[in-house]
Amino acid sequence: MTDATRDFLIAPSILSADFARLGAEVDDVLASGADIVHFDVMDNHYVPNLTIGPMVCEALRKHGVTAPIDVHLMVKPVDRLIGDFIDAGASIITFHPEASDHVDRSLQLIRDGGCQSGLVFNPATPLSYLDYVMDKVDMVLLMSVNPGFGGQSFLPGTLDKLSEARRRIDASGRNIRLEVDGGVKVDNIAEVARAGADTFVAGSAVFKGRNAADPHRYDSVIRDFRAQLAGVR
Ligand SMILES: O=C(CO)[C@H](O)[C@H](O)COP(=O)(O)O
Ligand SMILES: [Co+2]
Repeated sequence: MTDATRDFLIAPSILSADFARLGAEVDDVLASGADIVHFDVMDNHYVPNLTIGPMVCEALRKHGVTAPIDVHLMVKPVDRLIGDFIDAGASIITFHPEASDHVDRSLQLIRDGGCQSGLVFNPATPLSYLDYVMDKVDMVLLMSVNPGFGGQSFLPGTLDKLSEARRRIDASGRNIRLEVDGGVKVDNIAEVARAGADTFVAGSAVFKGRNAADPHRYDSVIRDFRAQLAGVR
């Protein structure tokens, strides 16, 4: 495995940000050391919650956000929204394979639009969905909670599944990111990294971790994440 594939990325989920001042929140979290912006899209159909769509992604780009935007689609069907998010400035688009009638086609749509593509696995979704599309994914995202809400507890069974996903990625010889989403905290991120993850979504842990001295900064929690990860390299 090359060093580049194991560079650790911190991806705050804006699900836990203050939506009334979203542009400023994204600026603040990036200025505090975050690498990418995790953008949770929920449709009250595939998951029992309703969040934000392509207009908000476009608004963040117009606001001046240049960091990668990692769009996590929790919607069914997926294909029409893929086009909308490509136009809105998404960088990475991931979707749940159960929500697409034609997984290969959905992945191709994302790639054709110039974005990086990925599949998301719920806790009970088998990794076998990867079997015939490994060459069409840039990211594998393992949910460590059932999707739909922030602030849930990390499901420990995810650790073995991460190791299995890491084996599959390494065997493919491709540069595919392994992202984990749900309940990632300072006290478990090292263990999650040791299991094979290289990209860490954290919503409540980041946005509830404002610096005590400056409520517009998140440096302290992001530094704590990196300190934990430094011990894993
Ligand atoms: O996709 C998600 C929920 O479906 C969110 O990205 C995730 O829950 C992040 O929030 P937290 O870190 O608070 O668990
Ligand atoms: Co997410």
